[in-house]
Amino acid sequence: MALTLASAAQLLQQHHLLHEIVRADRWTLDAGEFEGSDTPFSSVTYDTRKVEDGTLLFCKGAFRPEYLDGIDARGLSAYVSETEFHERTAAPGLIVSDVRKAMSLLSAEFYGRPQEKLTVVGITGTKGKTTTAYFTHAVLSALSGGKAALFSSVDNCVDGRTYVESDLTTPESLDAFRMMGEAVNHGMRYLVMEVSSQAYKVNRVYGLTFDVGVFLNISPDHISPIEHPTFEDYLWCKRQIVDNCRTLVLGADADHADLIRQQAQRDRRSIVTFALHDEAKLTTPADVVASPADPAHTQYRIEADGVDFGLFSLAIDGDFNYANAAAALAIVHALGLDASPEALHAMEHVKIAGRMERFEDPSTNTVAIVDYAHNGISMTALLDYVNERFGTRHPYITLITGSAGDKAYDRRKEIVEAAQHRIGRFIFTEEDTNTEPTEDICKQMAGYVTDPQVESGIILDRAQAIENAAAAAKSHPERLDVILAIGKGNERWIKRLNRHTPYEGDDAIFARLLG
Ligand SMILES: CC(=O)N[C@H]1[C@@H](OP(=O)(O)OP(=O)(O)OC[C@H]2O[C@@H](n3ccc(=O)[nH]c3=O)[C@H](O)[C@@H]2O)O[C@H](CO)[C@@H](O)[C@@H]1O[C@H](C)C(=O)N[C@@H](C)C(=O)N[C@H](CCC(=O)O)C(=O)O
Ligand SMILES: Nc1ncnc2c1ncn2[C@@H]1O[C@H](COP(=O)(O)OP(=O)(O)OP(=O)(O)O)[C@@H](O)[C@H]1O
Ligand SMILES: N[C@H](CCC[C@H](N)C(=O)O)C(=O)O
Repeated sequence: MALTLASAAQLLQQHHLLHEIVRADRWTLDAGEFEGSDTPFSSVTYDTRKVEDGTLLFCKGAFRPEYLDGIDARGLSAYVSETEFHERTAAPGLIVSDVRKAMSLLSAEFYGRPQEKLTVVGITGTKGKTTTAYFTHAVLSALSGGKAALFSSVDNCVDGRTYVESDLTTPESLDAFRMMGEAVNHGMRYLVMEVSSQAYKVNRVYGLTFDVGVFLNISPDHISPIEHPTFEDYLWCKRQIVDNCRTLVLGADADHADLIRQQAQRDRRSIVTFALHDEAKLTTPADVVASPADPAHTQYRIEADGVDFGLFSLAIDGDFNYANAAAALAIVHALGLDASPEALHAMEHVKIAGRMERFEDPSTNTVAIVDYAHNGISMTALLDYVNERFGTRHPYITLITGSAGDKAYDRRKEIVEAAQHRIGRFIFTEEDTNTEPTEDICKQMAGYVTDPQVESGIILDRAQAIENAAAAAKSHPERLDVILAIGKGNERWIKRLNRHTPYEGDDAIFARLLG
């Protein structure tokens, strides 16, 4: 059914969100009082610059009243807001208690409730969301003949073929439902999407029930004035996925797994667990388990409820990626799909730009890895991998790192603490330092270094930091050098003063230096 002023008001009333409808000095609960209340809106947007004849506008976030100047001449039909703006526009305003919840519900309606025509998988966790989403997408694509869409923090894909760089890990609700509609129009049957804690904090997935919701893991991150005030709030937001899914996939080793199980059992949700077993951790019981098939960990066997899925050898390095692979197979299992071995093994070919990308110069005994680790848990996982893969050759490890500005402040200390006893040298450099001076963040991180054995320096320019590390490695061909550049992946920009400014890219720099 098309979205009109009357149907929008009715839906908002059903969800107890509507305060009143306001135009000029008329305040009412009856949309029928306004001419055209049964005329379908032609478009929806949260940006005044996109308003055209017949548009419904959502005024959210740091919205300013002056954005509405001249809007009537451009044909604004109605607006949804927590504040009324009758002095700025003659269009009726649906005044609500929470504009982001309203935007999610009304956008879904405007785009024809596309979520009901897709099988939707939502993945949350501190680490591994993107990788698990790509693995799951590969399997679902293989078993459906390419009918799987993907919303990830790297790319979005609505037609099974075309990948478009994304801005957010989880899109704004309006954008998410628009893209779901496009996916349906392209004949997609599945959607795999990442769900950040922010998505729940600011209601980007409000009203959306996932056929399978996935909780991978949790560790402190994203605690800052613009994200979450506390770890408890961060975890609470992520836990919302448990209440908004039909079946839960849970990392059996996740911190607070007991609490999450309690929550799922209270609501009688079925749970499928997964775990990575290795020499250090043999005992966590789980429905889907990945365990190394040989001492060098070149292959992992994945089993579910005693059924052998076979041996897997991933194209991306890192033992932790077998935990992500086990999660992907747990998702397929939770969906009740009978996937062929070829479909399951599709994830073996997945590579993700900027995740565990390796560059090597054998002539100078140098290995460089570009990765997206940028907090304690992922730093540890990355160094575990380096130790597992290269440890017997006693490499000299250089870590090129910075940390984001204005947010997730704990990361700065966590990265240093996770690395300092395990590497030879830190080079602190620019990351997405945003409005904070790069030098301040680098000095703060350098200040956390307490191990006298580790070298530590600051090279503000990120490209120069990489060039310096590569040159130092090349001057020591007698030893194995491993250079780790983290936190930027394959991004071709650095966020400075709230803007993306061009950057060559860690991977591109290593490719030119090491081949
Ligand atoms: C809290 C939140 O959800 N913030 C997002 C939100 O900001 P906002 O609503 O305040 O929007 P704004 O850009 O300040 O502007 C206010 C409104 O005025 C509108 N506007 C603006 C100018 C104009 O002329 N007319 C007009 O109507 C804008 O379109 C907007 O709707 O909407 C913007 C797009 O509309 C997003 O860019 C922004 O993300 C912020 C910057 C962001 O990056 N957030 C991070 C912390 C985030 O969400 N990260 C997570 C990842 C976490 C993880 O990996 O776990 C994510 O999901 O990506
Ligand atoms: N299961 C895991 N456990 C620990 N670390 C992981 C795991 N999976 C990936 N990582 C590390 O985290 C980095 C980011 O991985 P990925 O992009 O899949 O996670 P994400 O949850 O999407 O992260 P982000 O929130 O930063 O976008 C990887 O480059 C790797 O270093
Ligand atoms: N989705 C991720 C992106 C991190 C990118 C990193 N360079 C940073 O700025 O923290 C986050 O917000 O944690």
